Amino acid sequence: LFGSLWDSHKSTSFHPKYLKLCSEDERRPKVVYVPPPPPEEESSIFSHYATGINFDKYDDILVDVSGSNPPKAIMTFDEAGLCESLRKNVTKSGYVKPTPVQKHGIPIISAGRDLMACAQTGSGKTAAFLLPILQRLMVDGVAASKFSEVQEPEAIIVAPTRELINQIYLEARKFAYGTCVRPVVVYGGINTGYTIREVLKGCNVLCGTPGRLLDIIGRGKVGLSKLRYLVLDEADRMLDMGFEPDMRKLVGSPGMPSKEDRQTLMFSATYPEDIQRMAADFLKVDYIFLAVGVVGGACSDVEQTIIQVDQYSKRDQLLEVLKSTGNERTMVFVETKRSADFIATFLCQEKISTTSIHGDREQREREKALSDFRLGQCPVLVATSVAARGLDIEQVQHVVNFDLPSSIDEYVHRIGRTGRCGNTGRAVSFFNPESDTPLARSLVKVLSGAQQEVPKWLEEIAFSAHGTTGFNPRGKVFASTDTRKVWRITSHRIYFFHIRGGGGHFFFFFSKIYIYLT
Ligand SMILES: Nc1ncnc2c1ncn2[C@@H]1O[C@H](COP(=O)(O)OP(=O)(O)OP(=O)(O)O)[C@@H](O)[C@H]1O
Repeated sequence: LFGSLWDSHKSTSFHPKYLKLCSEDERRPKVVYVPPPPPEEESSIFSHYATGINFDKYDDILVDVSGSNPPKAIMTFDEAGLCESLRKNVTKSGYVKPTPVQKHGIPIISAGRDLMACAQTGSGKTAAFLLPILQRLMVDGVAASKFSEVQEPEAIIVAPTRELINQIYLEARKFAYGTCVRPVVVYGGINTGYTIREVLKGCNVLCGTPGRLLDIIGRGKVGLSKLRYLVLDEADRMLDMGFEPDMRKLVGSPGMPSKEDRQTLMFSATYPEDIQRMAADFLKVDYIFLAVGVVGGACSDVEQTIIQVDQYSKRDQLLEVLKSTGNERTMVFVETKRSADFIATFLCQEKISTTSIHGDREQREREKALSDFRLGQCPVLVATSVAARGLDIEQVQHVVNFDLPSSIDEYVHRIGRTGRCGNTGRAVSFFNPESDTPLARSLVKVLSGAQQEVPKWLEEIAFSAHGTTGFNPRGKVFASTDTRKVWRITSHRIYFFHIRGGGGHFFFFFSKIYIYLT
């Protein structure tokens, strides 16, 4: 590990002298990495983990569907009217009954409506958009044109990280197995020529990270005239400051159907209100907002513990935690790439089999790290936020926030790497009052929202004058509902009373106001 980390630091692309002399394109060394082909055996394609003891509890979660004339939810996959091959693939994937986001999301998408959907981490959002899209493409009998120099996909799916988009692609490939629909994935860090060759083999569902997607479209290898579906997974991240310009470029690309002429679908576990409002620019006016549980709430299957620490005791605390987790798979989140290397090296020195993933590692190293972790060869993965969202890895029993993130949404996504699909998990977070006080209030809210014990000391920090002034700079913690909803005064009554007595007249009045969220 140390060797490869050192190699990546020596890379000339980061040498200041080199940076000065070269233009933007020349500066980037040519990427030659070609990922190994995904497994072809049916048993690997359909391998899955079991749903957990709390899977049936999903049915008790409150669901809020808003927007005009929402289609009725389905209760079973049979009601989804999936064609035979897709239904077979759903069964082979181990899916017996749909989760709430699937029960509501599938009919909404099948009815052709735009959708902004919010549901807790690990609750099956991926299949909620993939199944209805694949169903429509299968019914229409699309076939990718192998020999065309420009591919015209019917669906584009975007996600913020390479590993996540690859995972979504593998899910699409699994559900489309044995059918005429061909999904393809494009992402940064792999050889562009290879990517283009894969696309030109035929492409109906194009999964990509924004940069590589725009690159392939810009090179004229992908046309958009047949596009029917645009999906933004981790939509709040795709529309925040980092990716918003790319998303606007994507929807403004030549040939991109207008929002009236395509179906746009957004999925996430978190939706800050400002992002929700901006997301409406990409959606038809009558889009449906689907909220399963509290928007931005943490998964209640994750037992959350917050430990108060100071910066210098964190490493000892981490060793303590890892002693108790033994060989169980644990993700340790840190704030910077440097500390990811540092902590991973420290744990290796302590004889704990550890690997790491972050944005400065080469793609080959990132994929190897994830694979070693998935296979249990390295039961500890030290990661930056690059691994916070969407990754679905079997048997991750623990998440440790060695450094807490600055945003509560990021916290919710990180701890959601465990406790997935009805399984239980544990998350331990090191809270350093010197740096983490601004997060205290929203942390208290997330803990109580997920029925977790809130430490007294955290409550005190959260509600002390200092804690209040340093409150999450984003302002709002939860968008509890669809931002289109407004409080309306629907009726207003005033009652007058007149009492005579005590040698005088007394007049009283009180008013009754009815306020509804509509
Ligand atoms: N109906 C179902 N029955 C059984 N397993 C399911 C079902 N739906 C999804 N799963 C499985 O649950 C796991 C989590 O699903 P998925 O990754 O889609 O969650 P998510 O809601 O997108 O999570 P995140 O917010 O972290 O991205 C996956 O392994 C998936 O195959």
